[in-house]
Amino acid sequence: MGRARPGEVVELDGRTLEGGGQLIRIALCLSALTGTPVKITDIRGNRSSGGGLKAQHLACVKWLAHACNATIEGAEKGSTTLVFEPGKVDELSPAFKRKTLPDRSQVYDCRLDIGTAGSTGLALQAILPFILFSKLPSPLPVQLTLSGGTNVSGSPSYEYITQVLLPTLHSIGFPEIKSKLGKRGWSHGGSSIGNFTLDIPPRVASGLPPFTLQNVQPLDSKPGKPTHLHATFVAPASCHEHFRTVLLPTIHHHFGTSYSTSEGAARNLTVTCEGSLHEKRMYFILVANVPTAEPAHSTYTLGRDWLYDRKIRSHERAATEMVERVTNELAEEWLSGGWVDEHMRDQLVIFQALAEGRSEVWAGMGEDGEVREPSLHARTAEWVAKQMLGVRFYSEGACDGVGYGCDHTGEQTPARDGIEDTLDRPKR
Ligand SMILES: Nc1ncnc2c1ncn2[C@@H]1O[C@H](COP(=O)(O)OP(=O)(O)OP(=O)(O)O)[C@@H](O)[C@H]1O
Repeated sequence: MGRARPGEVVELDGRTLEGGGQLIRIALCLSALTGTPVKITDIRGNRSSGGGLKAQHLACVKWLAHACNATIEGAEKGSTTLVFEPGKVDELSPAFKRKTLPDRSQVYDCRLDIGTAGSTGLALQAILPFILFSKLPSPLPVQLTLSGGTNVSGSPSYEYITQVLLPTLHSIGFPEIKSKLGKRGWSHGGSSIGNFTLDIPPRVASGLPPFTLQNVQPLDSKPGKPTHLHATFVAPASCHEHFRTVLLPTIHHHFGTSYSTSEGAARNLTVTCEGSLHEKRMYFILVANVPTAEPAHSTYTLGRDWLYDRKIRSHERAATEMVERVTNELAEEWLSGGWVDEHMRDQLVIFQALAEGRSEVWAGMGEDGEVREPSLHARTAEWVAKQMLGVRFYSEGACDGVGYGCDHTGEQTPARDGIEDTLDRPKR
């Protein structure tokens, strides 16, 4: 693939690699940011359940189109071809409405409504990088409210966003983003629509400096024990006590016996239980803060969760199953030594591609002693970033980003030199 000239449309085959929604979200976000028109064909063409745009994807298309005054073709449910021609982000962009708060300060009141219980966490993948990187008409905070599903299978839940994604983004250089859950929206137990709000402070600096989520120690050195584990269980109240009973021994089995829920414990386990108000809705996430050698007193965050999707014969039995599976998966993530869990690696690809220079994300070693491979989702995101920005990813999780917005002139045009036509991942 040659270098695209300004205004030239980048064509993406929606069946490439994972061939699902991730490809669309990353492509549209990068298109809206860089002003590069994009045409996606055979949208979600690898989905056996049927391709085309679903409500969640469509909500992203429309929000981004509003945000950058884009011209769009094919933005309908079920559409398998989409053309997105971005315009400018300015005061006329209908996505950024000013609102005056009771204390008379002003914010941009941004709203994305999926209209179904489609995943808000997935919609966020398309629009959060856009908000964090774009030069908004004025440097105001953004109050972003997303409506749809907050706990949806195969996607980042509200808990994952607030407990894993946002702290990780803060650790790589973004301001702290506060969140507030309005109402839960479930894809299980009869779908229901919920919402949450993120308070995103204005960016002081433009662009993102290179970041490193990687130890300075040898790559195969053993990770330190998590200093803190946090368990959140949302399920019928009748099984909360049972959940607490099985949780601690399972944690001891996988992470060692030093964890305690007592205040001031050296290795602390905090447990939050919330009623799900529906007998078919059960969700569990376990999050670990793992200490880093360098910088000292710092931690990285790993998470694993499960929105229970099996037939529930007994809530207690399901709770036991959830505790065992999620704790085991989190322990595997921790033991790999990786600084990101599998899903976070998928989500960081776009940030690596946009950051300035080399950013490193260490995903750890597998049981076979080899560096853990990126998921198909991550590889798809990398492929899209290569097509749109010409960036390069290396097999150990490094990427030479374009420094979007870092050109110190106020211009926001990334280099498109060196676009590679290969899906191979060169070794460093
Ligand atoms: N439990 C989880 N926690 C956090 N992130 C998750 C979790 N499960 C999946 N993800 C993330 O959700 C995204 C799913 O992308 P995918 O393309 O499959 O979504 P989609 O829009 O539903 O597409 P499609 O309907 O075509 O499958 C990936 O980025 C993946 O990392």
